Amino acid sequence: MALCSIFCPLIPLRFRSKPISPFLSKPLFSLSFRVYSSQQPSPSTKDELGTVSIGFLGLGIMGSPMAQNLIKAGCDVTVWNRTKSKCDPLIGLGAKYKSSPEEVTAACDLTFAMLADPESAIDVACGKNGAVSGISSGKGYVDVSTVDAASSMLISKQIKDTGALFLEAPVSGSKKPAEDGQLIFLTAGDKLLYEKAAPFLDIMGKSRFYLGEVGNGAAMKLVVNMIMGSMMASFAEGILLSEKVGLDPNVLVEVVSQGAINAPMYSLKGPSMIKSVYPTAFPLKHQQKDMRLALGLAESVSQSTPIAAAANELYKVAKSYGLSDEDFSAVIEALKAAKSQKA
Ligand SMILES: NC(=O)C1=CN([C@@H]2O[C@H](COP(=O)(O)OP(=O)(O)OC[C@H]3O[C@@H](n4cnc5c(N)ncnc54)[C@H](OP(=O)(O)O)[C@@H]3O)[C@@H](O)[C@H]2O)C=CC1
Ligand SMILES: O=CCCC(=O)O
Repeated sequence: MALCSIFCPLIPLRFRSKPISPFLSKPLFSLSFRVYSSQQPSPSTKDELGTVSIGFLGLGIMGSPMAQNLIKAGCDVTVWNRTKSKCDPLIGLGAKYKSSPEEVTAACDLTFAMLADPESAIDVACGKNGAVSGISSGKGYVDVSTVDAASSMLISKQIKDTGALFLEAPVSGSKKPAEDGQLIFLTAGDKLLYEKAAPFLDIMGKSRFYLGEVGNGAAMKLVVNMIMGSMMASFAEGILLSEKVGLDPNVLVEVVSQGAINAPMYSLKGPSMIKSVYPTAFPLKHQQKDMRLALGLAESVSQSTPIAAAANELYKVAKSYGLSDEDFSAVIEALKAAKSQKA
């Protein structure tokens, strides 16, 4: 089935409003050159969506709800995950299963990949029985993992050498936005694939940006997460300092929520951080990976990033305390440990 029968018309240089009908949506304001953004929903009917076969590789915290939303929207979804048991709930919802990335891309028109890090994204795409082995001209590969630009370019080259199209599309937004179909896609690569994938991105997300050449989406994602990681480390310091000087940290969270530095992250994570519980939405190991990759990006252009470098050290300490799989807000434990060591 040709994908082009279902893609939505995109309006260059515009931010489209949340539409009643996507074909009728009005441009709100211009964004900078080469940047596109739109909001859902897609123009396609459930029947049209089901005519494109979709592959999904990687069913972790993010991949599972993303694939689930595609299935619930009526898409024909085939899944694969290294640990097969994570496929079972999706198979229960109607997904098909293949036993390797190669088989998925061979069977599907369009394949999404949501892997942990550069190593796994490269291995699943380019390794033995990887996606590259099964993909071919007329198909598309959309990597939504958070990786560095060089890894994304490597995957892109191997995919495109087969004649298939490639799009990088890392996401902003965590577990809950993934469940709610409210992710923000930061895409770059083949514009035609961006257009073809748009109806599916719009099922999983609330907005999408097209940023041009492969590497730009990865870079944007790393800059965003570098800021987020530094914000969280600073917030952790503030919570502990407020406690140490005899303030109620819950009041601090409330004060912050009413002022100019308000961020949903603080209100969401603050109360549990004060209780020293860290239910995992974004694993700390992935936040440290993103700090590391962002610092590499900064170094590649000789940009000074001392705040991020200091925050990265805290995430490394937290990892060394066995907190890799806790939520990244557990970085506060690294500061507590430092405090108790000195005491
Ligand atoms: N959680 C979040 O809030 C967000 C995460 N991200 C990014 O999305 C990506 C996925 O994150 P998330 O879902 O949280 O991570 P998880 O750790 O929950 O899932 C990672 C996925 O990668 C797979 N994987 C890991 N290593 C390998 C390997 N060597 N070969 C094959 N598959 C492998 C895992 O398979 P298995 O099940 O077998 O372990 C799993 O499917 C990361 O790049 C992360 O930085 C982006 C936005 C938000
Ligand atoms: O990469 C993870 C991002 C988490 C978020 O945007 O809330």
